Amino acid sequence: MKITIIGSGNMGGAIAKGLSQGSIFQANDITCTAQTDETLEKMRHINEAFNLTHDNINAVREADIVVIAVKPWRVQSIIEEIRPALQFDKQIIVSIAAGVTFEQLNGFLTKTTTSKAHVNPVIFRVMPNTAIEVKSSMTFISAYNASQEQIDLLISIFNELGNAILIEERLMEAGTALASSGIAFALRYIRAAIEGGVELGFYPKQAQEIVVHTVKGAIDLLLENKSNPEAEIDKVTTPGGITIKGLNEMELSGFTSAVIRGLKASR
Ligand SMILES: NC(=O)C1=CN([C@@H]2O[C@H](COP(=O)(O)OP(=O)(O)OC[C@H]3O[C@@H](n4cnc5c(N)ncnc54)[C@H](OP(=O)(O)O)[C@@H]3O)[C@@H](O)[C@H]2O)C=CC1
Ligand SMILES: O=C(O)[C@@H]1CCC=N1
Repeated sequence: MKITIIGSGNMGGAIAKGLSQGSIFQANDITCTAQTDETLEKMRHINEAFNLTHDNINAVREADIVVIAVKPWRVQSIIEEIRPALQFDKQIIVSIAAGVTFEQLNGFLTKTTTSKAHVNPVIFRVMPNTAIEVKSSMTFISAYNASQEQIDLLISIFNELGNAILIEERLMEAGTALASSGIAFALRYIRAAIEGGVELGFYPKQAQEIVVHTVKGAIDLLLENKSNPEAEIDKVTTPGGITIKGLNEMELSGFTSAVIRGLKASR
């Protein structure tokens, strides 16, 4: 099976790298495109066996799966460029562009007078986060006009790059806020805690190690115990102790409400 990734930036590049280390594709099954030589050179350094080109049209001809990984405002022009070479009866089209809907994608893909106008394209929207670079992405998948076999294939591809779940398109914006932007929100908590650690007397490097391992411990507890965060918090908060004082002070400064407001603003 062959896959072409149009746009080898942060996300497209990381997807290609992760897939080349997985079990479904060999590196020479993966074609990556970019605008600049510099980006293709970056991909060559990751794996010499990748097929690398600036030619988007030729890149999609032999592909079973075409992943569009350019910025959202470039999706329409890329689709218009590659459309004459696409074969809707054989190929799966995947877009990772945030906020570009199936209605828009289908419109861009089918705005044509050629004979393939009567074949509906199989489209997936896939929403990863930057942890895809280390194969630890929380990834959402929505399907349009796809068979169960194609859905299972997409889930298995993105499960090799972390944890993938199928959602209805109506939840895509919420998922993007919670996980794709959400990784930045989690990192901002980590940065805040490191700054606090320095104020408490640790060197920045030490503070970072401490906070990263503390957050990892919290995640391991939730994953292994399958528990609610509040149940784990209850184990920490000694009555009249120091933890509840810290938590209440954070809430007084609007911690929970700041997180919820940030998530809602990100949609
Ligand atoms: N960053 C994130 O956290 C997330 C991003 N997304 C989505 O992923 C998509 C890509 O984002 P991201 O990877 O961050 O962006 P980048 O800017 O890092 O990557 C975009 C890539 O597209 C390439 N490109 C631009 N024009 C063309 C063209 N005409 N032909 C071929 N390649 C082209 C660029 O090439 P060059 O480098 O040579 O200029 C670049 O490598 C966006 O739509 C975004 O919404 C989704 C989830 C999370
Ligand atoms: O900020 C953005 O628009 C993109 C989509 C989700 C993460 N980054």
